[in-house]
Amino acid sequence: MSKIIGLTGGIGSGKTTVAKMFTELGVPVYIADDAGKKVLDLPKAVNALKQVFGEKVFTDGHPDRKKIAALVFGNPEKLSMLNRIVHPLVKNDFNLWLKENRQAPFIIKETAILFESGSDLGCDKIITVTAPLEDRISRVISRDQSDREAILKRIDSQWTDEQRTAKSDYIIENTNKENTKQQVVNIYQILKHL
Ligand SMILES: CC(C)(COP(=O)(O)OP(=O)(O)OC[C@H]1O[C@@H](n2cnc3c(N)ncnc32)[C@H](O)[C@@H]1O)[C@@H](O)C(=O)NCCC(=O)NCCS
Ligand SMILES: Nc1ncnc2c1ncn2[C@@H]1O[C@H](COP(=O)(O)OP(=O)(O)OP(=O)(O)O)[C@@H](O)[C@H]1O
Repeated sequence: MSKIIGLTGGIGSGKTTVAKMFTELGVPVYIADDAGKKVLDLPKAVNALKQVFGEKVFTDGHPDRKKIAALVFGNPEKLSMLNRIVHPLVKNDFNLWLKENRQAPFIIKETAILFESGSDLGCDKIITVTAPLEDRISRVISRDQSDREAILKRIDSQWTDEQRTAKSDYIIENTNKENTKQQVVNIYQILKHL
């Protein structure tokens, strides 16, 4: 079985950027955000979303991520209701993906909420990506055209960098991309010999 390396970091820290660097090195990478989007359209998710939140989170019969985000971020109770619908489906999707990649010596599982969701327990090693808070906010604003308030609400629903780094095996400081790439290569060399 492949070793599972968790890759985490708060919103906008650069997890996906780091994940792509691992992909370039030939490592299979699972992006939980992508899986979260995929499973949202499964009948199981659609039915549960209708039951829990009602038609107001749908547009043209499909779950509307903007509407869901506006409802759950800033409301811990609603966020946990959403998590209870989506996380088991993502877990299932990940297990199937893992089987398909079992020949790899190690794989990367990228998720912002590795610790919050308890997925850290299934990992052999954990990498946290950090970046200064203001850099994270401005990077997400330019990537998603979202506003500061909405980003801060997501940040408030996640662990802090201090909490994440205290429980991680490796820390990547994502300031400039060239330097980040070097840190990725260094960690890759260590992971190859686990
Ligand atoms: C609320 C939803 C519809 C918003 O969709 P949207 O396209 O705007 O965001 P996207 O999924 O691309 O996530 C962007 C970032 O938001 C943050 N975020 C997303 N979900 C969560 C969550 N449950 N808790 C805390 N932060 C979260 C992360 O930093 C993530 O990288 C979507 O994030 C969702 O369904 N979330 C619940 C499932 C989940 O936890 N997915 C993430 C990993 S499984
Ligand atoms: N070192 C860097 N310098 C400048 N821009 C960067 C750097 N790293 C990442 N970015 C940019 O910042 C934005 C956020 O990065 P990325 O999408 O990798 O973060 P993330 O942690 O995966 O975010 P999310 O939690 O929202 O999924 C992207 O547009 C990315 O291109």
